[in-house]
Amino acid sequence: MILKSLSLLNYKNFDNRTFTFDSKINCIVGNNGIGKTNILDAIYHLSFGKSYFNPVATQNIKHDEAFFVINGDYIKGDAIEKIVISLKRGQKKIIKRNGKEYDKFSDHIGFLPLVIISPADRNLIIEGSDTRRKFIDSVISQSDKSYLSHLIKYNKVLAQRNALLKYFALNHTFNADTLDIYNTQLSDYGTHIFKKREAFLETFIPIFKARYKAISNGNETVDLVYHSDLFDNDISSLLQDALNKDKALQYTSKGIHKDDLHFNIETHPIKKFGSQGQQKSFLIALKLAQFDFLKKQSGVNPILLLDDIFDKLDEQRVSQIIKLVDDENFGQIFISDTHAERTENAVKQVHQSYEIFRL
Ligand SMILES: Nc1ncnc2c1ncn2[C@@H]1O[C@H](COP(=O)(O)OP(=O)(O)OP(=O)(O)O)[C@@H](O)[C@H]1O
Repeated sequence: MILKSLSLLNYKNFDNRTFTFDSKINCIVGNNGIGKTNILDAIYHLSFGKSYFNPVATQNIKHDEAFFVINGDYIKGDAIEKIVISLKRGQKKIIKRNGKEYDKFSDHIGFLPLVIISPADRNLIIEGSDTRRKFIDSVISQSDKSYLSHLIKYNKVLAQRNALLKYFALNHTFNADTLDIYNTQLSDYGTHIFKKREAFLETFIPIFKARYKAISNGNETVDLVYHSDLFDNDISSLLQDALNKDKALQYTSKGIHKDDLHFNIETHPIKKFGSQGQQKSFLIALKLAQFDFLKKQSGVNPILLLDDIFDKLDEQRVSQIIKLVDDENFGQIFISDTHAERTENAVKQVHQSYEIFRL
């Protein structure tokens, strides 16, 4: 799958700009704040229908403008796919594929597989479990539609159950039958999600470890450990046992929305015991493993976005990463960097075609 060209209209700091890309490596270089990341974000937007960096949709419209349009022309297999995303202030976002509007955004997810590696990934290490769950969910969802639909349903029922618990507390009342309906639904959807997460991680963890080993030259041992209350008990019993607590808290304290993924280096949390370079290598390995997994599932080479990844890495690790991507296993790659020379030297080592865009 190749992104042939990208046109931006009023997207972040761009007013009207078109890029025609190389089918292998595209380097976007320029000073801080010039818009390198914004270009990668527009490409991300075309795959996921939203920005990777700014969740407030209207803030992606250029200041003082009324709308943005992102237009991407892809070659996928033998077909040409034209994806257009537009947003007008005060209206809902529209995604069109070859002129036809999607009814549901979720129908588009997974159609253009993509992996982004960016400094913002640090949130996966430093923030709470929610960020790591979203990571797992987004990887599985890109290749498994039923997972995404179960997740959407689970979250909807969870919100309803929480609202009901609040209602009980406010009105000093309780109705076990209504709560039971939600418990059954949470149990059905949640068990499905847990089993999918478990199976996914069983495949994913060895790929991740192999990727880390390659980047670090085998110098360190890392691990991902899946934590879920569902390993010890089924959701129905968990909900039953936590009933009094949930009534007091006025929200649901047990379930797959509490799962977490622990990131370890030499069996210790990488958040506390990993150097900056080790943390960065960890995140790159995680994302490259995501790439491998998606490729295996979809049979398509995902687009790889490398946003400012060379900072904080020693030369050996940079060259290991370049070697890794200099391989037929990878498809189209977009790299952003402030150092034009560093990028050019790195991509020169690669036996692939490349284009450098100087902003
Ligand atoms: N809605 C918007 N309207 C206008 N400009 C915007 C909008 N959102 C972001 N920007 C501008 O985009 C610029 C940041 O672009 P971007 O993050 O792509 O920079 P970069 O080239 O990747 O920089 P760095 O090298 O520092 O990472 C900033 O100048 C910011 O003000």
